[in-house]
Amino acid sequence: MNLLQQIYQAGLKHKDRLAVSQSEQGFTYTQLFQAIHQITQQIKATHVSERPILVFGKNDFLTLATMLAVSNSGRAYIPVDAHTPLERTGMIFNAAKPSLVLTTVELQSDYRDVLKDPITVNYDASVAFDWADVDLKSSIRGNQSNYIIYTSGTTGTPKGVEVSHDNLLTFTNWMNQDFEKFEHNHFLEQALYSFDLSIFSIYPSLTTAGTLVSLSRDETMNFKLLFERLNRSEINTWISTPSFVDICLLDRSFVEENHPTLQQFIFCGEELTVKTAEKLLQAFPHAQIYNTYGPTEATGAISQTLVTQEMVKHYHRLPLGHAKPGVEIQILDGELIIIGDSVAKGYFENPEKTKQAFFEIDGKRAYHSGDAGSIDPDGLVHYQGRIDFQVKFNGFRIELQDIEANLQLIDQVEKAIVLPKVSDDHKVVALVAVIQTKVELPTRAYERNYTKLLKSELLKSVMEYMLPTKFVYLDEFPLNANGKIDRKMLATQVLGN
Ligand SMILES: Nc1ncnc2c1ncn2[C@@H]1O[C@H](COP(=O)(O)OP(=O)(O)OP(=O)(O)O)[C@@H](O)[C@H]1O
Repeated sequence: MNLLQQIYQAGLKHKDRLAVSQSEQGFTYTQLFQAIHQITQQIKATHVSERPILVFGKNDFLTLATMLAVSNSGRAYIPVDAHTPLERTGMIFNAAKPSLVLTTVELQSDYRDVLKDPITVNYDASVAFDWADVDLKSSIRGNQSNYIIYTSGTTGTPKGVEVSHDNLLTFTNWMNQDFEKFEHNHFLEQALYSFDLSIFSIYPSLTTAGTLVSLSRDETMNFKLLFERLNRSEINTWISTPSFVDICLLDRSFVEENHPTLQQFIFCGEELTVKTAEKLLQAFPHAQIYNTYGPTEATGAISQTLVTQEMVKHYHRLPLGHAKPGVEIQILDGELIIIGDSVAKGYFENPEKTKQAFFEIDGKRAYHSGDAGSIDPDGLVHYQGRIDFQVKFNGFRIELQDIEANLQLIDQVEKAIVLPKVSDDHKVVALVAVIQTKVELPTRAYERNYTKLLKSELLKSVMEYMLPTKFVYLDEFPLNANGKIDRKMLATQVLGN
């Protein structure tokens, strides 16, 4: 059975269960397939080519149904969030050259122009529907491309990671097998559909007739709305970036007593620090907390570990876990290489970039993760930061994330990011530590004292040449649309880059 057939079978058994629960409204599995059926017909009526279809919308029921209808029509979908800036939307459109653009939101004329007159999706819940009407014969399967996700990309044209149906199937099967199971699992859906963290919720939930508890952008951006929503929602499995749970942990009500159903946390997308894990274990002592690791190019995540009290006491940096079945991780020149059935097809219609990052080992697909790491003899994988976050400073090779990890171990530090200040001739001339503290620092004198303290604490764990040359204090770190700390924005804020 392919994924859509699995979702159909699961839904058929629980027709009246909510597939999606939004802030104001819920949608059952019957409504989901009613919508998929109607939108599939709408796509078929356009008689467009087999090229991918761009889906422009928000995280909601209709956008989800549209992505699944695209799968049902035998094409790959390209999810683009409706809040994407115009210029980037245009870049994605031009790079992807989709056969069709489907939108679930009202569009301003400049977006309509850039997206070349997209078609607005229609869904009418009052039209008669029978489950037997749904035709899944043309739905995506095997090595066909399921979706293309454009990564944020630091420079130049965005790259579209092309993920096959079977990449996604093996990921979904692993999620359904290797983590906690609940009779009727309610998954938090916080990540934008345009970010591959969203597949952690969508496919495991729908293939097991679970409910997606979908947060709107307003809810994720507004603390008050977020807590109102969390307090009135039943969630069993929490999926987010660590930065997002950090925000929730700021509220004292985010504890087990108030959220007794919340029994599993799964993190991916950025480093889960010991500090965050400790706080979460304290707030939810009976919950299972998983650290998972993987880039978009290897479909969601490819390793996991249960984070225990012993682990947070034992490690400075939490391990990434063991590779999932079907995947092997090797170290080549200090870099984590991901090999096996999770490795994506490549960058969509970009053979040059594909060749730089993807290759073969013993006939299996392999991917250069760009992450530095090591592997224990028993296969436990450890993370040592992004290779591109290594700098040369005063002749020494320095891992910025290594300094960050050590700063974060200091009691007084809430969060730390270390940025290199680069001169016009591309030399690193200073290391700037940006710190969020646990206490307020009302004057410069307080800051100076704090800096002294942090330096002496840091020197207990790092070499002198790794000591940041400047310390800057901020109340809050900016997050990007994917809910990760936004280093680029932080650099602009702090260094004026
Ligand atoms: N559990 C984890 N611990 C540490 N780092 C992680 C973990 N999970 C993911 N990462 C980091 O996130 C990267 C993958 O993120 P993603 O695929 O979203 O792309 P990105 O490089 O962050 O963003 P983009 O390519 O969109 O600019 C990994 O290569 C790794 O550096």
